[in-house]
Amino acid sequence: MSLQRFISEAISPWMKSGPGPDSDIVLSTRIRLARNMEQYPFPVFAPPEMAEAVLNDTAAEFSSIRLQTGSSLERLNMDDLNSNEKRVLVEKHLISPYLAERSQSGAVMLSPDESVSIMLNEEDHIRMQTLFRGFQLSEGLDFSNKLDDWTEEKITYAFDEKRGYLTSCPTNVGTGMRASVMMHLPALVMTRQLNRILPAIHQLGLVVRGIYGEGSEAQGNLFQISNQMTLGKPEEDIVEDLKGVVTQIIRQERMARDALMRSSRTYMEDKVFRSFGILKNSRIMESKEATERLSDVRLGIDLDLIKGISGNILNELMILTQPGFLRQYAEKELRADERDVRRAALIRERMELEKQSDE
Ligand SMILES: Nc1ncnc2c1ncn2[C@@H]1O[C@H](COP(=O)(O)OP(=O)(O)OP(=O)(O)O)[C@@H](O)[C@H]1O
Repeated sequence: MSLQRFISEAISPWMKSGPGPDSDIVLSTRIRLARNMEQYPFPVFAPPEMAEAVLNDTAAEFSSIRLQTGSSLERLNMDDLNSNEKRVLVEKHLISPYLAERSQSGAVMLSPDESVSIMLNEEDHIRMQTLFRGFQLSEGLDFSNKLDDWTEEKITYAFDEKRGYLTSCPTNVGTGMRASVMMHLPALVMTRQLNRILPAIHQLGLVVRGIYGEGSEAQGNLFQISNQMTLGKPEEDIVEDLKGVVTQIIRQERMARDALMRSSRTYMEDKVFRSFGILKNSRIMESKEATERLSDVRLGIDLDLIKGISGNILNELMILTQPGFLRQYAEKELRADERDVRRAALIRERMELEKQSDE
C-alpha cells in the first residue's frame, strides 16, 4: 500500500462494496471522535518537540491496531506530501484542510479501504473518523466505540469527570463526537420544502453543512446533517436523536420524489435525461454545473429512469472533478478554463466506461 493508492482513485474502496441501507438518499454515515492526550498541551499550545512526541507516541500505538480484515493502518506524514497530494486527500474527505496546512508534526493513519482515517495533531491530538455506506449510525457508533476503547487502553486521554473528554474547541467538549449523514435531497429542494425543514432541524440542535463540511456550501443537493451538542447527553442518545430526524427526512424526500413522479413525470424525465445527455456530450463543464447535472443523473438512477449506471457516479465524479484530482491527472498546473475542458472530458470518459461495463 502506498501514497499513490490513496490519491489515484476518487472512490474509496469502502464505497464500492454495494449499496448501504437507504442509500437512495443517504450516501454515507460518518462518526468523528476528538480526543487528546493527558500529558501534552493541546496542539495549538504544544511547542514543536512536544508535537513531535505526540505524533510518535500516537502513531506507534495506532500502527499496532489490526482491523477486522487483519489489515493495519498506514501512516502518511503531512511533511512528506506535496500540496496537490494533500489537496487530493482533502477532496476525498480523508484529511481536513486544517491538517493539510499544518505540515510540521501532522499525520494521518488510513485503513486500506479508507473507511478509517485518524488525523494526528490536527485541532486535537487525535481525530478518529469512520465512514460507512448508507444510513448506519448505530453500526458506526459501535465501531467507533470499539476503536476508542482500544485506544483508551493504550493512551491516557484528557478527561474530566464532570465535563467528559476535553478538546481544543469548547464545542466538542463532552463526548467529542460528531455523528453525521450525507444526504441527497433533490426532491425536497425542487419542491422548496427544504427551506421549511432546515430551520426545524436547527431548532432540534442539529447542524446542516455542505459536502465539504464546516463553511462549505451545499452543492449537488448534498447536505451533511450532524449533531451540534456534544455535552450533557451520552453518545447513544445523540445518535438516536439524529437517527429519528434523519428517518423523517428520508421519508419526506421519498414522498416528494413520488409526488413529483406522479404530477410531473415528463418534466422529471426531461430534467434527468437532459443532464445525462449534457454530461455525456459536453466539451466544457464548470464545476457548479457538473455537480447539478450529476445530482440529476443520480436522481434518475434512484428513480429507475436511468439503468445500468452505478449510483456511486455522483460521489465519484464529484470528487474526481475537483481541482486537485484534475491537476493530478493532467500532471501539471491547470488554469480554470483548462480545468473546465478536462472536467468535461473526464466525465465523458467515465460515462463511456459505465456504458461499456453494462454491455
Ligand atoms: N456523512 C458523511 N459522509 C462523508 N463525508 C462526510 C460526512 N460527514 C462529514 N463528512 C466530511 O468530513 C469532513 C469534515 O466535516 P466537518 O468539517 O463537518 O466535520 P468536523 O471536522 O468533524 O468538524 P468540526 O471540527 O467543525 O467539529 C468534510 O470533508 C465533510 O464533507
